[in-house]
Amino acid sequence: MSLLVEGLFKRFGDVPALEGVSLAVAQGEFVSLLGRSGSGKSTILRLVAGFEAPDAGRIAIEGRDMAGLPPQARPCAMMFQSYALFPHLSVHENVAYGLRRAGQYDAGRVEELLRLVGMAGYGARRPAQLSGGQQQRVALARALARRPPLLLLDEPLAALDAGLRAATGAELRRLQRETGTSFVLVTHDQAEALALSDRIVLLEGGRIVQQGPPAEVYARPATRFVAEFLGAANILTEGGREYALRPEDIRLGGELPAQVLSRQFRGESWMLECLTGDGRVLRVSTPGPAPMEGNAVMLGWPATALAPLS
Ligand SMILES: Nc1ncnc2c1ncn2[C@@H]1O[C@H](COP(=O)(O)OP(=O)(O)OP(=O)(O)O)[C@@H](O)[C@H]1O
Repeated sequence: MSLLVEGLFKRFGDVPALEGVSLAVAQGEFVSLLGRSGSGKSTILRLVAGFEAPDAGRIAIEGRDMAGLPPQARPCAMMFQSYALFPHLSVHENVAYGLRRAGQYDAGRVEELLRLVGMAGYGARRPAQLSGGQQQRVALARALARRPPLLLLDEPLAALDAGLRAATGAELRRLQRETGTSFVLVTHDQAEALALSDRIVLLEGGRIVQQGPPAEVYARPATRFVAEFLGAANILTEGGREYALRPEDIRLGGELPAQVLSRQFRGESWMLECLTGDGRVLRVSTPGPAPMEGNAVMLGWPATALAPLS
């Protein structure tokens, strides 16, 4: 096991940031911590990295208890949202920094890392001469330099625009596979977490509300919070129970009459808001052609599309 976290509690003054978080990350696994702002994601990373001490609980990396160990003594690296490259050092020297400090400098290793992140040939540049995405990749090379078995990434893609985010995300995933490093990535972007991770961990108010492989959690959200957070789920109440129903699981051409209230073009699909005959508003995703606002439609869904919520 690369990382084992048990019963982690942390307060900041009156604010409970973590209220009993337990989590395991296998070797070579890519896990995303997902949740709203303030749910405790970054606090978990900071405790694992050793920048703060937990009030209670245990953290072990590769089977070793981390209690009392300073950040530099822990077998993990952390990559922050602001990639914080040294502005006065070249790209090569930025990547070499940790290796030099550890007395492990090797120019060939630095060049290999720059190749790995697609930055071969940029070694002599200063950070200011790079785009945001390129700086990001240099920061990643720097974090991987000492071959940490565990890499902690706090919103590493947040500063990038949509196109670059997707491309860099795919690169992260490739790098993670190639190096066999365990990744724990913090994000509040559900699409990113679903696309990149082996497993997602959903946090709400300092507690884990659900975890599992992305497709499983998406298809079977345990709570209303998870259903709404992972996509624009409809919540239906039938026979006193609540169910989540994904917009893409509703088809046009069923038995329930409805009227289109609004439609939005999403590129690969349309999102409709429909008012049903029994007074519910349902979100419906359709590849198109989409009916016009005001049109009458018939809606339907298979019974298996209803995911019961607890
Ligand atoms: N150093 C601190 N001092 C006081 N309160 C803090 C401190 N760090 C975090 N908190 C509080 O602890 C809670 C969890 O914060 P945390 O940064 O872990 O959330 P997060 O899920 O990472 O949010 P974000 O997505 O905004 O980074 C929040 O209520 C936050 O205000």
